[in-house]
Amino acid sequence: MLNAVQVAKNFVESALHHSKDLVIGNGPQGPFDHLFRLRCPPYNIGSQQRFNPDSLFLYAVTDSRMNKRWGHSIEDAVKAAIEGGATIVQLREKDIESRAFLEAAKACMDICKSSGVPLLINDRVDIALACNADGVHVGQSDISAREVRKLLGPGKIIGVSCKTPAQAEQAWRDGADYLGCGGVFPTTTKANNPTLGFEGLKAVCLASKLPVVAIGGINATNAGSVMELGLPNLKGVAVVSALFDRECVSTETRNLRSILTSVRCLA
Ligand SMILES: Cc1ncc(COP(=O)(O)OP(=O)(O)O)c(N)n1
Ligand SMILES: Cc1nc(C(=O)O)sc1CCOP(=O)(O)O
Repeated sequence: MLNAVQVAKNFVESALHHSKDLVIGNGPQGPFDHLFRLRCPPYNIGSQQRFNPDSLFLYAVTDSRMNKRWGHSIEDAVKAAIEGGATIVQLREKDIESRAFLEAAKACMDICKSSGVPLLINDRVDIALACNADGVHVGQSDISAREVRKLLGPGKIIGVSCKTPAQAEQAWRDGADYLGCGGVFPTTTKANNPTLGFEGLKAVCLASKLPVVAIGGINATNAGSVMELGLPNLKGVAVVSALFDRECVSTETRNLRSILTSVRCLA
């Protein structure tokens, strides 16, 4: 019951937020801006057009070390993930020089654009701007979503890593489009990453006014159990090693996609 009230409250608050620019009449306050605090910069204007939360269904996040291990270029890995059914891609390249990163990002943009799959860049707003990526994903110790929004403008997608309801609330206020929440399971891909488990994921999903993608240790064995939780706002899973630390990225992605699709069909 409490969960239902929380979700309903989030829904109403979101509706107010999204309708903040609908002004009827000439008064100082639009009819929807009841608290005089909604009309901050129009960060979320047009979000419906630029970002479809369903694209979070199977979120492929690259890793340069894994690609190197298997002799895959970033472009080939991204192409294979899209062939297998990834619905959004993030370039998370921690060990690459900026010039090489930008070249790879431009090539990946061409691949993603021609497939209609959004491409986001992890952390590097400069690379995102230079290759005209669809957006950026930032963590809690990176520059804030509010600052990223100022740099990217209203037309781009911004994701924020959140581990608590308070962080989820702040990301929404800062104009983010979605949350990445984890680690749902232990992971070796990101060092010293706290594991939240299903309870931590549930707390963030219930509190969030934004769509959420689960991350951390998700693979073909456990992805179904994450989506079967049926949590409000949970739109999909983000995966690194179970897609990219493998010989055949397209096969792994196809397999995971079919698992997720079968859970969705049962829901
Ligand atoms: C979808 C998604 N969720 C969470 C993260 C983690 O981002 P961050 O906290 O910035 O950590 P690093 O990726 O920089 O190690 C993510 N990248 N994507
Ligand atoms: C990049 C990242 N962020 C996390 C978070 O909890 O915010 S977990 C993680 C690594 C996910 O890799 P894998 O799918 O190989 O476990």
